[in-house]
Amino acid sequence: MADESSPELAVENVRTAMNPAGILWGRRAWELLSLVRARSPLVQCITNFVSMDLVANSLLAAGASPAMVHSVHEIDAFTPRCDAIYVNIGTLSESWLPSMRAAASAAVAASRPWILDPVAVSASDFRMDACLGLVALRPAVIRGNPSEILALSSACRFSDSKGVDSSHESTDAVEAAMSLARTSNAIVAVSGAIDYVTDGQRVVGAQNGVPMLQKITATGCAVTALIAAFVAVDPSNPFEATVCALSIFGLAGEMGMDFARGPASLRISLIDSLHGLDEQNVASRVIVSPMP
Ligand SMILES: Nc1ncnc2c1ncn2[C@@H]1O[C@H](COP(=O)(O)OP(=O)(O)OP(=O)(O)O)[C@@H](O)[C@H]1O
Ligand SMILES: Cc1ncsc1CCO
Ligand SMILES: [Mg+2]
Repeated sequence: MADESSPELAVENVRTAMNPAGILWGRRAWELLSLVRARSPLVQCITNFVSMDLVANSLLAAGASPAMVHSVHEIDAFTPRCDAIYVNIGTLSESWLPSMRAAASAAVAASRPWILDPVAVSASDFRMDACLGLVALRPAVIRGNPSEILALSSACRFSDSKGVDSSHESTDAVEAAMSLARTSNAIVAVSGAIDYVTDGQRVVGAQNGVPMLQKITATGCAVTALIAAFVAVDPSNPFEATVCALSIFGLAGEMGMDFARGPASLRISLIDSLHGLDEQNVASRVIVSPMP
């Protein structure tokens, strides 16, 4: 969605991308992506079956090191060695929930950030209860689509979500995200045409992205994994890391779109673009706007 065709526009983008604290988001995003590439943070992923391939390949393309380690018997030995832990309840089952809880607890005990994706949280009481239990284990970041954040925020058991896809716009969920951030003490991100990120006080909107990302299953799961990689390299600034990861993923989507004929080819060119992002594109094309 960003236009970098003229130098004047690029300068304007940098200007609008500056938040009240004076952060140049394009520069910050490049800094964090460079850190991910240099340090290759190890990210344990307990994620759904649908998303495993895209999550692992997105992390690798960004420079991180994914590990799909699920067994409850491996948590004690493995989780404390990871730089961040990603928990996604997309294909939740009774046998996986103990692993998720154990990994979240082990992460907190080892002072490692863990990140939650509450996929289809309102689909059943089982999912909602599991998710509320996980939120109580203090994730650093929660990223969901608008329907998921609305449902989780109000802990409403009968939302009108259609399942794993959202039936709301991200703007509808900003208040709910702020409320969830305050009650959970997590950074909360709502994806959509604009990805909103809040710590309960501040809200910014990450504008990069293309609508066709919604037509590829598990792009939401993949961007949450990318958030985990970014928080891993800057754990004391999860708000900034979340904004930058969403921006980088959206920008990779925009650049991938130049080579895509539909969702299937975008899935490929998205990963290629994530791998090939350079400083010039990141610094000039990332657009983040503060919410008044
Ligand atoms: N209308 C849109 N325009 C541009 N980008 C969008 C739009 N809607 C979603 N996106 C982007 O698509 C990606 C996935 O977001 P989405 O809200 O579809 O997640 P999700 O529903 O959790 O996906 P999934 O469950 O399939 O993983 C994010 O990077 C988001 O920024
Ligand atoms: C389609 C689907 N069903 C459970 S998880 C998942 C991937 C997108 O969240
Ligand atoms: Mg999702």
